[in-house]
Amino acid sequence: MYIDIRILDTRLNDDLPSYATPGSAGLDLRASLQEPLTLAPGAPATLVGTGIAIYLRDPGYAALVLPRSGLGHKKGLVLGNLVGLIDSDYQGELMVSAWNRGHDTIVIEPLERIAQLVIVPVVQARFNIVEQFEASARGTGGYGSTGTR
Ligand SMILES: O=c1ccn([C@H]2C[C@H](O)[C@@H](COP(=O)(O)OP(=O)(O)OP(=O)(O)O)O2)c(=O)[nH]1
Ligand SMILES: [Mg+2]
Repeated sequence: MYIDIRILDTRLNDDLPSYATPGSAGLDLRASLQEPLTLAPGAPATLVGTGIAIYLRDPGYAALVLPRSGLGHKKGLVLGNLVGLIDSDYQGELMVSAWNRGHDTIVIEPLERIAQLVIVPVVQARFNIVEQFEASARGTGGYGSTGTR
């Protein structure tokens, strides 16, 4: 599929988000910074621009901003909102809430790939109000009701 994109940071003209391998699900997002950004451990998250804006247009799609597993697992660079949800009608700059959940200072360099964007299909539901649900195998069981083995 094709998505409209605006390049807000001209340094990204030849460096648009791309799939690293044919099977990649995520498009890496770069930090549109003018200078390195230092994130102290446990400090409140900092909003970092990505230098691009996308317009999905079709309400049957959304995009998710997710941590990169290497940075998240090894350095503790994750997202202040845990997961970012990009609505199909959002036209502003894609932002990354950068949060250092680790114990060491993290320095994000300009144009470093800090997070990834995954385009996903979405179903917009409507509600059908009922008094009782038709019985299901699970019923109201949850929170470990099926055991662990
Ligand atoms: O990590 C993120 C999360 C959100 N957004 C943008 C796109 C999204 O469509 C918009 C609104 O996000 P969301 O609906 O999650 O936030 P909200 O707090 O509900 O704001 P709003 O009232 O604007 O919907 O902010 C980002 O750029 N990055
Ligand atoms: Mg919202």
